[in-house]
Amino acid sequence: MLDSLAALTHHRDLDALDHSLVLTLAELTGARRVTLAKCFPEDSVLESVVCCSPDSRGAYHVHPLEPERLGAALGPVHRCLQDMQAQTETRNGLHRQLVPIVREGRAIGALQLDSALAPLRSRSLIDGFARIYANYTALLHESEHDKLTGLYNRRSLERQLQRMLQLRDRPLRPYPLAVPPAQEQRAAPAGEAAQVWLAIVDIDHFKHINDNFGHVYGDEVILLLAQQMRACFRRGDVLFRFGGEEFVALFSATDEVTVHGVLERFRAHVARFAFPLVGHVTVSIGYSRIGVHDYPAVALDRADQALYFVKQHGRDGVRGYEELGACGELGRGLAAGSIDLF
Ligand SMILES: Nc1nc2c(ncn2[C@@H]2O[C@H](COP(=O)(O)OP(=O)(O)OP(=O)(O)O)[C@@H](O)[C@H]2O)c(=O)[nH]1
Repeated sequence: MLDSLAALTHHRDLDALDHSLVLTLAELTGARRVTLAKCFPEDSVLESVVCCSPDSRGAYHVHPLEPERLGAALGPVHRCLQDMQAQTETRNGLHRQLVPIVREGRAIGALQLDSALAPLRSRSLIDGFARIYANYTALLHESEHDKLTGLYNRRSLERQLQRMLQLRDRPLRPYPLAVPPAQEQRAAPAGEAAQVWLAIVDIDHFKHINDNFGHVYGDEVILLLAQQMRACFRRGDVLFRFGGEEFVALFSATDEVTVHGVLERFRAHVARFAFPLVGHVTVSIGYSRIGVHDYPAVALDRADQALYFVKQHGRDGVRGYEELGACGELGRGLAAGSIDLF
């Protein structure tokens, strides 16, 4: 058991941790199936499901599943998340136990164990593992997120980028929940490959905001901007505060017109937004496509060149590295960009 715990908490990568959790529990209990369902804490919508079950020779295998495709099969998980209560039921000789995973008073997921054995010993195991998982992921979460905004910090960029590039070849599907109409346009027809894009968002003349209103209001602008980013980007897009008044978004889209539209909509939204006391604030945005072999620093540098172009041409705008290159605008009087790459 101690070996299992040591192996589990060795992981620094959440996906590997999730796999290890269901596999460990399945092996310790001899279950027919162990499932970990994770949700977005703000609204309990399922984010990912991973399941471990034995093959015909009894060897356990872990499979990620897509929550959207599971439909009614996830009914008990949703009830467990909603009630934040453990549940047990027995049907056709199969015992099912469901335990919520609770962090800071919110359900972040649920562990489900289906077993032919009565849930006497396994109950305390599943409870204990759910608590250890909640505590350990809280530590991982803290090390990967910016304290002020709750967005990812720059240390997480490489890992999040790898994750997105791995998902890149999967066709985009609409989210299971209603999303604002302008966001739906990024759902591509089945089979159309998505590309990953990186955008740097930089608040314009932020120094004036600090100088005129003080750092507390400066921080408030950063916090509100992060909230507006969350509201304008899709759930699966990955948002970072890169430090200071600089933010990064990683997202998938099939073509540059869509990317420009998404970023332009965000820019316009910020320009309309009334920040308390400070009033209106604008942002400049530079973006670039990320190839599967590109290092994060290369993608950042390209987006930063586009951002620099916007800063040099009036701010409050959106430009892409590729389109600037295509119209021969890049390199014309461009100095190195502002972002620290390392
Ligand atoms: N309130 C607050 N200010 C910060 C934070 N981090 C950096 N800053 C300030 O952000 C300001 C950034 O200034 P500049 O890099 O000159 O950029 P700018 O004034 O936005 O000008 P442009 O980007 O050219 O439009 C500096 O005054 C920093 O001190 C933070 O966490 N909170």
